[in-house]
Amino acid sequence: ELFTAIADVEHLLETHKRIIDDLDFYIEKEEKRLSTLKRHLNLYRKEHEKAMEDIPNYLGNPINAFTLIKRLTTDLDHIEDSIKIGTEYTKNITMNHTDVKYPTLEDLAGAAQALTRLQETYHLDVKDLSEGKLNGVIYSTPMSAGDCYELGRALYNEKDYKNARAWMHEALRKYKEENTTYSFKESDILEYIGFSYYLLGDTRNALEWTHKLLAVDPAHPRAKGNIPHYQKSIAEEELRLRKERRGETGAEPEQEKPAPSTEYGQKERKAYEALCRGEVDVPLEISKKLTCRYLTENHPFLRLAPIKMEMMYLNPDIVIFHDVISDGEIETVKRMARPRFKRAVVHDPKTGELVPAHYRISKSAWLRDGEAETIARITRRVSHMTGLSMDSAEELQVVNYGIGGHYEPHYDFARKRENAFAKQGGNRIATVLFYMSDVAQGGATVFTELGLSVFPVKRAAAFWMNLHPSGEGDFATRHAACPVLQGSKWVCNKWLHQGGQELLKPCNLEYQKEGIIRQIPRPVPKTYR
Ligand SMILES: O=C(O)CCC(=O)C(=O)O
Ligand SMILES: [Fe+2]
Repeated sequence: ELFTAIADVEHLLETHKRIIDDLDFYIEKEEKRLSTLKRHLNLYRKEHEKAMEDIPNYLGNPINAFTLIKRLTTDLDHIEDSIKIGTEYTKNITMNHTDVKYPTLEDLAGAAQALTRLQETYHLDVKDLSEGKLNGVIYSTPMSAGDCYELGRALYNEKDYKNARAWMHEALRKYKEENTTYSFKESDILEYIGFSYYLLGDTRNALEWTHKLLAVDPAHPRAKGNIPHYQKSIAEEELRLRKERRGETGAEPEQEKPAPSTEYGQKERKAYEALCRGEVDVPLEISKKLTCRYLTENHPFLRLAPIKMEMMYLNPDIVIFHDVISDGEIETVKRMARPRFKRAVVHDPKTGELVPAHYRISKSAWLRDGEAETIARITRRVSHMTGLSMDSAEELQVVNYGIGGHYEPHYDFARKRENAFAKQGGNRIATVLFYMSDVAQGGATVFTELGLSVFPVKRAAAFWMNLHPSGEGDFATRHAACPVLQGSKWVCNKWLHQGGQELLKPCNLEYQKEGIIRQIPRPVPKTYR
């Protein structure tokens, strides 16, 4: 009955004003929401156009691959949330289509780890990378504060606090430069930085960054609680140091160091990375003896179609055969392998379950000779090239390396006697590795004991013997596949076993290997004709 007195109606103006304020507030929020959605839409559109211009080149770039996964995981969640709080009309729109594939948070973590692997192996600068530059050259779309933040978060969740911190610093720098609304705040970045310092054992910096966090968000609940804790542990540390200086304590340093990996392991890592960067030259006394020539001998067929052979190393001999797989064959092999691809897995010694192998990031499939004439033809060619029997050879293994894909140093032969002879045909006597793609940057096959990098050349194949004539494994053949920095790396390989080689390559008691192509004395100093 408000209308009965003007005085009461006056109260309605208050209500009226409230509605104006509410609506104004609501519209402002909606506009902000829509402008964020529009910004996402524009970015998705722009990146999609860029990708469609040259798909392999776009996806062959790990930063583009990472941000694509990010747009389809965490960004999409934010978009969906934003739509959910919209009107009834928009509520019916879903981003969850069942007929397309979505990456998972595991993919995001994998892409993040791949980026740091590349960063560490190739000595890439975080700031350069985030600016989309590689060695000073434009490489990809610059990363946004949100990209860097999500990358940092993914690394933090994987307990890689050092790299998480580096990317959060980048996120902070960009956050301050950009004028964008994100689902996270400056204080979130500061908290990640502070806590990463703490987890890395640098309490002083943890404290300093927590103070910065409090300056931005004085009511931050965790920051307030952490400060006295940090102060206490700094004071304790100081006391301990002072006592130590006065010689009062013979106590062990309290902080446990990470288990030191073996000296060999560290040295090998260094060699591996330098080789991946292409910084190591083969010693002059070997390189001066290396030749290129035509191989015509191993099989009568080669008289008609000689194979171009390039020696890469002597004793152990490592050779490259050029143009030994055609573009058509490559396409057939890829087409057959694709639907069967499986990720490389290992048995987790703790749980016994099959888990993805961290040392080998790739997908592979096996193709049998009987499946297609192309596969049988490739096997025959391997026999012509090597002069070896295919009787006990394994099926053709096809491998594709994904974002930052790699295979850490290993031997192709089995070291345990029971494993070497478990398989029919004995140990893996030789490896033939076909390169089915060029790789724009990275992705070399490197021999860590020899100091040799072989950069993939499409249609070529690398060949080496894994065993000494005595049948013992040759430890000099240790090798690895470097992370792919740009592009997609496709290889296929044939592993030849001892069985069937008895007359072609008789074993003897010698440890020293003879020339790889047994029938031919080497080296024949003849270059390409
Ligand atoms: O992909 C490469 O370059 C090497 C692969 C390799 O060593 C293997 O599959 O055993
Ligand atoms: Fe290998």
